[in-house]
Amino acid sequence: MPWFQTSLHFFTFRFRIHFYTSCNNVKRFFSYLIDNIKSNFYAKIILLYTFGLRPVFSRLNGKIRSCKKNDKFTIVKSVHICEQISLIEKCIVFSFLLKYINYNHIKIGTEGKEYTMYKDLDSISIEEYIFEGVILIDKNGTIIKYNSKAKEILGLTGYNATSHQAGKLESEDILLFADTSVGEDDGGLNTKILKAYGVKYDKPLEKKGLLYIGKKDVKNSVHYSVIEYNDNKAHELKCNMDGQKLYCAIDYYNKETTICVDSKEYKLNYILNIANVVIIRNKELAFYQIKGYTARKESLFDIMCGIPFKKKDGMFNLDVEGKNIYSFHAENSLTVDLVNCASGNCDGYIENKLSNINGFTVMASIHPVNIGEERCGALLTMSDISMLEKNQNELNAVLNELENLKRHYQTNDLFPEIIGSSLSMKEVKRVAMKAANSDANILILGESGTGKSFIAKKIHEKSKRNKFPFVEINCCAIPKELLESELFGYENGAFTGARPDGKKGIFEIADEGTVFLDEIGDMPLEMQAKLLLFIQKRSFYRVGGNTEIHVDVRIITATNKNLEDEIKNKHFREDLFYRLYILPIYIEPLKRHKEDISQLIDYNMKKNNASLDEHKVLSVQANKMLLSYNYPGNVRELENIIERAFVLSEGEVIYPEHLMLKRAENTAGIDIREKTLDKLMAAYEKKVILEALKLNEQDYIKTFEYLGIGKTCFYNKLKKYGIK
Ligand SMILES: Nc1ncnc2c1ncn2[C@@H]1O[C@H](COP(=O)(O)OP(=O)(O)OP(=O)(O)O)[C@@H](O)[C@H]1O
Repeated sequence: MPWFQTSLHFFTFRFRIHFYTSCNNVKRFFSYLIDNIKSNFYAKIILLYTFGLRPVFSRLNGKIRSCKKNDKFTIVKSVHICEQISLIEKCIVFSFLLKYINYNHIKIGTEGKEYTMYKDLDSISIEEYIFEGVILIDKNGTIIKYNSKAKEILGLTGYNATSHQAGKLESEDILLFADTSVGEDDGGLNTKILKAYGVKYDKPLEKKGLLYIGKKDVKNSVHYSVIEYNDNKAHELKCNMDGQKLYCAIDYYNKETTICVDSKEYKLNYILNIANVVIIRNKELAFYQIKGYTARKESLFDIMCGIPFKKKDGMFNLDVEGKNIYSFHAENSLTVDLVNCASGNCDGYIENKLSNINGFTVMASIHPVNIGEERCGALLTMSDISMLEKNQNELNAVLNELENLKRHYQTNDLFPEIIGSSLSMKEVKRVAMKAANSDANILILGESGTGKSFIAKKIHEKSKRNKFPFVEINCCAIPKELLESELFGYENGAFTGARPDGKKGIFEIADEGTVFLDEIGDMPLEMQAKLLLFIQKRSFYRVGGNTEIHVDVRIITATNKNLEDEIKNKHFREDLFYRLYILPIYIEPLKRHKEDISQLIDYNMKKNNASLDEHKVLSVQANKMLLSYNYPGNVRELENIIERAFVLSEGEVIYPEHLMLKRAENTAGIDIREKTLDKLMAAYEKKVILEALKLNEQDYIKTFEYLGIGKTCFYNKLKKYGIK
């Protein structure tokens, strides 16, 4: 390195070592040197001189003297290295000292010139003993020195146990990735390229997390999962492909991504964002993304665009010296400051600035380097603050948790009419309140009788649309042929039996209010297409009409079906799903939040007493039975049981027999040798339905009401058990 050997030793510059990150190591290093140099006066002078006598050893009053064996060294917070000594001189002094320690020999030229002849200057240089990252550039931005610590901090060096050959992504390859934030540290991945890989997601993907397993040209066997926001939780995606067990996961809390192919694990930790990528070809590893690839310019985006990737050996260490700083680091405020400082465009001394470089947060300082009066380069020093970040994240997670708890406590007051204070109901109330304050489409999910229609109504009542109508329609209860006219209305004489003066549909009736589409999972596919069109345009034509009608309604939908399964089975349009799924609310079955049963019992007792002007109470036994019952029909069933008990009980006390739970809990007649709980439960359920039908003289409406379950749920069960 001619620049180094010939000119740098004439430089004068200020150089600081920040002991707050590395003082223990430096202290150890100091005492090691002092102990080992024993009586060599000259070496000690050099040592003291190197580390700047004045600030560290002010008691010496600037006089150079031999160190006593038991000299104590006080490490101050920051130390000025003697201003008149160049970096090259420091390197050489250290090479000598280290040589002396290693070989018990020291040789130092009195003129300070001899150092040029020592060949291992590069292998032993001071910057390698500084526990900070150091990058030195010349005035053109060319990298002169880039120490190992800087490479380590910024991911330009590391050990990659899983090596791979050079290559390029082929159509039969399985691509797996865990991207913590789409568009960041992945080469600018975008919706367009992801679409080519089968990710059909019609909302912006930028900044969302994405787990993906698939092949470019086999789009229907793609598996992916979009993570809407960094929720500090762990997310995973699993599947089998080509006989291999594949697994991708992002753990936002621990800042870790994992990809597993059968039992082989590829893990990547990150600080800000990362995209962990693995490519499998013929069951063998073709590519594995190691850390720091922004700098290596080998991004997930490039790979997905078909740009070849390079071979990776076990140990990698990028050769950066002699290349421009911008070949490895993007232009950002820190790198621009460094380059400006090096070229003399600004004075440039910056100390301890929290900065970002290649997605890694560091504490950085910039020092100008001058030859005489002339600027000839700049030095960047940085400390790895990832531990600090980790602690900060942990602290944030705790604060988040506290915030959640606070929210949970507050939400009780937000919707007092929605009964339940379990964590799951509080979450429902919290999201419902958000929903009430926004105009986004809402999808309410939950089993029959959990309160989906009820919550929809409450959201409307709390929303700014509450002065306008709330119109509810059950997509399953209306015959297929009539659904369109129910939703959009019809014109005068549109079909036989139509009213001569035409009729408004619910979207028109609910203008400025809310439309609640219950059992949306049962909407016929052709109606789904029309609904999607309406959502996109917010306008429609009545059946038989040719005037476009514009309305302003908020749409709330609900279903007890698993819409993702319905999409897979092509019963539900995926594009419509994403339009409706803006703000999902999931209501748990009552058996999963049993702690709310007691409140619901009280609420229903009061409600019935008030409406019937009674003063009934539950007997201890009846209360006990209600508390331990499983409620397959959820809140609706609980409501029905109490209402029925009010009718059946003659006195003021409701006893167990008034609850009529016995029948439902009687398992007699089920053959226990049928093993598995699922089979036993199914047999039991079938028996209960048959008995209920008998009791209600085969009247379906009476039967599902009696059982306290919804109509759809009831018909599905009839179908499941082949009951005609
Ligand atoms: N948290 C609650 N607090 C008070 N009442 C509730 C609550 N949840 C449900 N209910 C009551 O339970 C009954 C059933 O609720 P709802 O009809 O909303 O259920 P659903 O989930 O829409 O059922 P389906 O899917 O069969 O249409 C309603 O009478 C409702 O008032």
